[in-house]
Amino acid sequence: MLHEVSVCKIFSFDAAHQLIGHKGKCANVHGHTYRLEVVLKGRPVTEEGRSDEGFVADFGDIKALVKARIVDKLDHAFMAKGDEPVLETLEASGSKVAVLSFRTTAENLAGYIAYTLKTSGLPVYSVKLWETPTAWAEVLAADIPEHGPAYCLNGGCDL
Ligand SMILES: Nc1nc2c(c(=O)[nH]1)N=C([C@H](O)[C@H](O)COP(=O)(O)OP(=O)(O)OP(=O)(O)O)CN2
Ligand SMILES: [Zn+2]
Repeated sequence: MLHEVSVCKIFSFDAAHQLIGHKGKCANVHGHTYRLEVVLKGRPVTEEGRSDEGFVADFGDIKALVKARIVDKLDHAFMAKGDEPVLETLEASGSKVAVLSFRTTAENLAGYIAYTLKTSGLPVYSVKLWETPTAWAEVLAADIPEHGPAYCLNGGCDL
């Protein structure tokens, strides 16, 4: 069996953010229940008798890695670019924050997640991030520059 197969693992996390400068309601501090769809693509393992025989990647291993690298960091956090006035108060009060150094749009977050997972060794094909039940952004791993999204070059992304 030499053909490539796509597999997908779906996650959910709750997070708050604030789009400073947004013309509408997203300029306020607000939150979303994000739905994250991680798609991997590859050839299923062919060696007989292995635990992962027939798998592109074990769903359990995907879950553990995405949880450790993404979900545990962002779930119930305030996702900050770093220039939000509320950030200092949140940090001082011990509230969970994830300072990402980029504007926390669905587009940027999807790119950040795709690049983080790709550099963690997963054969990522795409990452789709639903910000609301009616709005998502998707990044194909093949479209990410070698050194990551532009905002990562400025020391952002804490990779
Ligand atoms: N291209 C983008 N546009 C917007 C983003 C984004 O990340 N990328 N983000 C926001 C806000 O953060 C927030 O998600 C509001 O989005 P919106 O779809 O307007 O939310 P609603 O609650 O109004 O959704 P409905 O399902 O239409 O009620 C804004 N834009
Ligand atoms: Zn929002």
